Amino acid sequence: MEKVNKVVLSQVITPRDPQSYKGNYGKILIIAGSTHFGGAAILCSSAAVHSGAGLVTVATTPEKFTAINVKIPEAMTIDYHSKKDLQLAIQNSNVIAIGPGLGTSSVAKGLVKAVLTNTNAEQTIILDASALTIIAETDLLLQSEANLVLTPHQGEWQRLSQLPIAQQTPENSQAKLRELNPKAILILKKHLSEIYYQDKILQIQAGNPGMATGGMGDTLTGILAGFIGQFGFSIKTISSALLIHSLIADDLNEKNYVVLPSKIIEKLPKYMAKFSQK
Ligand SMILES: NC(=O)C1=CN([C@@H]2O[C@H](COP(=O)(O)OP(=O)(O)OC[C@H]3O[C@@H](n4cnc5c(N)ncnc54)[C@H](O)[C@@H]3O)[C@@H](O)[C@H]2O)[C@@H](O)CC1
Ligand SMILES: Nc1ncnc2c1ncn2[C@@H]1O[C@H](COP(=O)(O)OP(=O)(O)O)[C@@H](O)[C@H]1O
Ligand SMILES: [Mg+2]
Repeated sequence: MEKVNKVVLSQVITPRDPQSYKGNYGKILIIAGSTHFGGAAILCSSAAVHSGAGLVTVATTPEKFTAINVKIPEAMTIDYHSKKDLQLAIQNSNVIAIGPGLGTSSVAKGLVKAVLTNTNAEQTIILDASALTIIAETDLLLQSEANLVLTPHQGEWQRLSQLPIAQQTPENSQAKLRELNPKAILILKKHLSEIYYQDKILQIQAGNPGMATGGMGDTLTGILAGFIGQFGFSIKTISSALLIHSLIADDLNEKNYVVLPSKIIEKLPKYMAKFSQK
């Protein structure tokens, strides 16, 4: 298992071209939130905006529009019940993150299917939370022309892989990923999270139990979307997103018993500036 260390951050987070504009830094679609889980959509989209995404659109239920507009005025909103709006938003995005707080309603199932089937090889889909549960519990196949990134915690990975947590060894998880979709990237979230891709396994050398707070994974998904949108789809980009999430958390944990996802989000722009200068 290779260890991911800080060197990767300055390789990925490079200074911006003076001539660049928002169109160079990714069009991100976040399909998230439902009546009881508005916070997940807010944390995910706020993390994408703070990690430098050029344009962020949140597809959600209209009852959450006001909350999202107030908390993250940089983000746009569309109604995920509108097939036409959703189709257009999927076509116009480089990165689509789906699942945080989405729930497992029939509407949510239709959204996961629409994303998997209406994307192409130039796009990346990040499947998190409810999207993973939906795939585990329905006959939807984990297949798409787009790049796929899966971000389960161990409970979600158990549902998807049928591997009980005690049997989630690197060898078993790797074998299950090959069965599910050998081209997908698996981020197995835990203490010292692991990244599985092709025949390699990487391990993040940061993170702490202060991170065991609701919304921490929703935040990671937003950072992943923002990073892939602006730095491109690569294993280094993905490793950097995971590492910066946990490094900021470790810094906060020195003086804070509990690490709040919103505090990590706040610190992203400063941390990115720090690593882009090294
Ligand atoms: N503020 C919000 O709106 C929040 C919304 N959330 C959403 O709530 C929905 C349900 O997600 P949850 O993950 O809470 O619930 P899930 O039911 O999907 O997963 C929790 C289950 O997995 C088991 N488990 C095993 N290992 C685990 C691990 N390492 N971490 C977490 N659970 C583990 C637990 O014992 C439990 O049975 C998702 O859509 C999620 O995005 C959560 O992210 C919490 C915050
Ligand atoms: N004990 C721990 N050590 C390190 N990281 C942790 C620990 N507990 C949680 N995390 C991290 O917090 C995040 C939790 O993700 P997840 O369970 O999906 O949160 P949520 O769905 O509530 O947003 C993951 O990135 C995980 O690695
Ligand atoms: Mg989660």
